[in-house]
Amino acid sequence: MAVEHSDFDKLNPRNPASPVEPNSPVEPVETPPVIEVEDVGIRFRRNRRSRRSFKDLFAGRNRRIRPSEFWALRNVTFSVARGEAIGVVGRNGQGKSTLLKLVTGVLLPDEGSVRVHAGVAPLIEITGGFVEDLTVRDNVNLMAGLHGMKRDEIAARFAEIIDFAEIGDFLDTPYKHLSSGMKVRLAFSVISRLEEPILLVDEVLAVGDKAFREKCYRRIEELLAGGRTLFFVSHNERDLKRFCTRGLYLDKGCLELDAPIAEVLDRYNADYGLVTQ
Ligand SMILES: Nc1ncnc2c1ncn2[C@@H]1O[C@H](COP(=O)(O)OP(=O)(O)OP(=O)(O)O)[C@@H](O)[C@H]1O
Repeated sequence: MAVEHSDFDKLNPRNPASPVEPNSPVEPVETPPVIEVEDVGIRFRRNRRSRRSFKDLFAGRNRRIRPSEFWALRNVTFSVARGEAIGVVGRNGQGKSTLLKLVTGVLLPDEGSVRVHAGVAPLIEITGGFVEDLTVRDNVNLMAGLHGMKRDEIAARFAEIIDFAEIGDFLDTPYKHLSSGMKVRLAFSVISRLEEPILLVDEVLAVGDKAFREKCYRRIEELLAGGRTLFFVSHNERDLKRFCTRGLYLDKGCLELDAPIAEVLDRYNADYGLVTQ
């Protein structure tokens, strides 16, 4: 069957409805990466009182590390395609949260580069981005506005955000007076309503109660079905397997393994046996 050239542009070789012969070889579709992390390194000071000098700032990658500093991540390279769901695993203090903060742009690497080609909705710290003295109402408006939602869009979604968080009685309460579980409800509710294509979820959901956590997880599944890209940090094997297809295993600041999630969990279990069932 002859196909007009213009029609070829619309054909998706993965779509069974496309007029491709059943046994014809199908070229895999290469989608451009949405996140590119290249040879990234970031170092921190163990002792906050030791100061960084101007010389340190401009010394670049050949500078020797000071005795008070350590590499929280080093030589980390990977890229992520749109729509991938990635679980980040590793023991405490191995650089998982730091990696998420690099992707959000909250932290900048000392070496290498992090390129993110789409907006990020981060759920990485309970209080991240919320202002302690502002009310729940004002915080919702502020957070949604900061992520580019227009005033009428916020107004249209406001009730939905508050209903999901189940904190309708606390609209005029200062954020600092919410319980930690309520803060997580509010944060997840706002962040998961943003249109940003990349969603980052650190372990904060563990603070919520079981019923709310399940509600959040169903929402994450909806977002994944809609094509969002997910980074999910967890110590829970069942949750990692539920959402993620690919895993990144961080150990001692290095990317030890980048593989399908089942393989990553097997390796982590074999090394430490610490992931909960
Ligand atoms: N701003 C900072 N200043 C100094 N050290 C830091 C800073 N942020 C993180 N670190 C250190 O970097 C290392 C990695 O921390 P990170 O929070 O990324 O670990 P993690 O793998 O997320 O751990 P956990 O599972 O406990 O949440 C730790 O040793 C931590 O103390």
